[in-house]
Amino acid sequence: MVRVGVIGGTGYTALEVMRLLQRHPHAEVTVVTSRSETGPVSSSHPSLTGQITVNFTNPDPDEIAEKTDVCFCCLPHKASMDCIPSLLASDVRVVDLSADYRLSDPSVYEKWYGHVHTDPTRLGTTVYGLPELYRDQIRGQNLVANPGCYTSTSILALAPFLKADLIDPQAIIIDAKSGVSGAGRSPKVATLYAECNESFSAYSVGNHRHAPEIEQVLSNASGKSVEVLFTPHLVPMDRGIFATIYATPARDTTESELKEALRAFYSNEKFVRVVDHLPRTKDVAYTNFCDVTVRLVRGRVMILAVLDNMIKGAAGVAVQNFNLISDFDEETALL
Ligand SMILES: NC(=O)C1=CN([C@@H]2O[C@H](COP(=O)(O)OP(=O)(O)OC[C@H]3O[C@@H](n4cnc5c(N)ncnc54)[C@H](OP(=O)(O)O)[C@@H]3O)[C@@H](O)[C@H]2O)C=CC1
Ligand SMILES: CC(=O)N[C@@H](CCC(=O)OP(=O)(O)O)C(=O)O
Repeated sequence: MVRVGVIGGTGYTALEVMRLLQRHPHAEVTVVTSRSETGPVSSSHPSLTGQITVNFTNPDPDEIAEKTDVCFCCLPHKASMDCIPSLLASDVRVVDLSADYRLSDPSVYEKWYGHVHTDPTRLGTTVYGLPELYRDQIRGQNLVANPGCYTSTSILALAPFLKADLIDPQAIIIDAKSGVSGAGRSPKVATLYAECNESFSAYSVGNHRHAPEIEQVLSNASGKSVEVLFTPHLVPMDRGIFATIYATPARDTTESELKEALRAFYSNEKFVRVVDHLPRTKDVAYTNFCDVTVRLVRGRVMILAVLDNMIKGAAGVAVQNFNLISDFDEETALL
C-alpha cells in the first residue's frame, strides 16, 4: 500500500481526491491536514463517513513525511510552495493541485500571482501534469504540477488542431464557463448564494492567470507561439467547465478533416471522449472524462469541450498522475 497524505483536507478538491482514493486498491489515506479542524474527516465531509476514518491533524512537513509516501497538495497557491520543498527533501512525492509549479518562468509567476516564487529553481523543470500530452515525462517524477481546470479544458480542446497545423495559433478566443465549486470552498463574497444564484457573470476579463498557463503549455506542445483571448464566466451551478472556443483555420479545411484530426489525436486516450453531439457538463459530472467536439461554422473552427472542474479538472487528473508516478495502471480508481 502507498501511504497517502492529503494536505488542505477540508477543501473541495481534497474531498474529491479522498472520494476517489477510497476505492483505490493500492492507496491508503494516512494523513489529512487542516489548520482549522481536528475531528474526524467526516465532520467536514459527511459524504466520507465510514470511508476515510482518520482525523484531521495539523502536522509539520517532517511529521507528514514520517507517515506518507505521496502527498496530494490541495492548498491555495503560495501556501503550496511553502510546504512542498520540505516534503520533497524528505523523499515524499507530491502531486500539487495548486498553480505554484505550473509556469516555467519565475518572473511570469510573479507578474500573474503577485508575489515572488520562493522555490524558483523547480520552475521550468517540474512536469506539467496533463497525461494526454506529457504521460512519458510524468512517469517516475517526484513532483507533478497538476493543471488548472479551465486550462485542462482549453488545452485538451486546442492541442490536436495546433499540432496538426489546422488553426492559426494567434487568433484563438476561449469563452469559458465554470460552476461555482471552481472557486473553492473558502468563503468569498462572489460565491455567496445571493450573489451568484440566478446570475451569470464574466470576471477577470483580459487578465485571468490561466491565459499565460494555456499559452505556455500550448506553445511548448505545438512548437508555435500561441496567443489566446481567454474569458472566464461564473455559472450558477455546482460543478463543470464548458469551453466554447473560436479559431481561424490555418488553411482550407473541412469539418470532417477537423473531426478526423480530433479523433486521431485521442484514439488511444481513455479519458478524452471525442463526440459528435454537442457535449453538456451533465454528461461528465463526477467523472474523469473530458468530452470534446468540433464544428466548422461560417469559415471558423468552433471547438466545444466540457469536464468536471473538480475531477478531470483537479482531483481525477491528480489521481491519474499519482498512478503514473506510482507505476499503477493509469485508470485505477477512475472508471
Ligand atoms: N476547485 C477547483 O475546481 C479547482 C481547484 N484547483 C486548485 O486546487 C487547490 C485547492 O483548491 P480547492 O480545494 O478548491 O480549495 P478550497 O478553498 O476548497 O480548500 C483549500 C484548503 O486549504 C486550506 N488552506 C487555505 N489557505 C491555507 C493556507 N494559507 N495555508 C494552509 N492551508 C490553507 C484550507 O483548509 P483549512 O482552513 O482547514 O486549513 C482549505 O480548506 C487550489 O490551489 C486551487 O487553485 C485546481 C483546479 C480546480
Ligand atoms: C470559478 C473560479 O473562481 N475558478 C477559479 C479557477 C480554479 C482553478 O483551476 O484554479 P487554479 O489555477 O488556481 O488552480 C478562478 O477563476 O480563479
